[in-house]
Amino acid sequence: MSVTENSAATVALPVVRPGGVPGGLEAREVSAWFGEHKVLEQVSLDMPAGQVTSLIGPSGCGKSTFLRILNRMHELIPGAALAGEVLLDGADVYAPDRRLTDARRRIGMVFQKPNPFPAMSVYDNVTAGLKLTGVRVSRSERDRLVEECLTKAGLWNEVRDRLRQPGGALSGGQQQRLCIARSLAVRPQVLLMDEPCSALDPTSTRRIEETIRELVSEVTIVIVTHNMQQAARVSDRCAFFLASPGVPGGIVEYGPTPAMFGSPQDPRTADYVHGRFG
Ligand SMILES: Nc1ncnc2c1ncn2[C@@H]1O[C@H](COP(=O)(O)OP(=O)(O)OP(=O)(O)O)[C@@H](O)[C@H]1O
Repeated sequence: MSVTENSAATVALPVVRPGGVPGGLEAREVSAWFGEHKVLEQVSLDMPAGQVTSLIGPSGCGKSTFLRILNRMHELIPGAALAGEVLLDGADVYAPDRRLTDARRRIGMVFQKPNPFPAMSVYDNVTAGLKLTGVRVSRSERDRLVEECLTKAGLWNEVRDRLRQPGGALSGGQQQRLCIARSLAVRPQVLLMDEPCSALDPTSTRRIEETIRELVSEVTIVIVTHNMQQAARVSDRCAFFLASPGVPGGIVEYGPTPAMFGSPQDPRTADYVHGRFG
């Protein structure tokens, strides 16, 4: 599939964060299979540090598969295979000497359906990832970390008096922000979000979108969304994926969000972002 780089935006976006803070992710010629079925063909994409990159496109074109490849979740699926490279600040995420848990700690994931541990307290939900990744912190540091992560996830004021209540007792939107706080506690450089608002009402969706914009100064974000208004609101850059019968998914066009919506170069991008298909 030929790929168009849309560079029509008038505003130049920074490629690295001010101060050179890390977190730049790059996919190089990534292909993916489920058994014999090839679902992605040589996808290359830069996801710059300190920006939100949206992956958009119709159902089944491989967006979630691509996202799972970025933090090595794809390899857990029986029969799944992949080719190509994923680089985090230039270092191969799939290098043989790199531990899987290290890749996951640096590149966190928030799923479509909020998945806190329902019987575990709000407090313990936030720190759950620390135990899983073997990070040890003192009790007082833990208290500070819980407050910091809940604040960053935009939830602290709502739960500061309910830290010992079960995570499952929160609303859907609060549960999703709790999951974001849990991801932040292991201090990832990148946060992947797979349709994080699709199970939420419009108010909770807005709140998560605000959280995304607040977080991006310190965590690179890659988000899959079907909601074009959401892609336009939250992302700095967009990549439009497409597959067709017998043809694996690939990127048709990518570029700064204003250009992708305002002056798409490929007619298929224009049709999709203007809601004419998908
Ligand atoms: N676990 C799996 N086993 C086999 N095939 C799969 C699996 N997961 C996804 N696929 C196939 O891979 C292709 C890409 O699916 P994927 O979920 O990545 O697309 P998507 O663009 O994220 O779709 P959606 O927007 O509906 O979530 C589809 O043809 C799908 O049927």
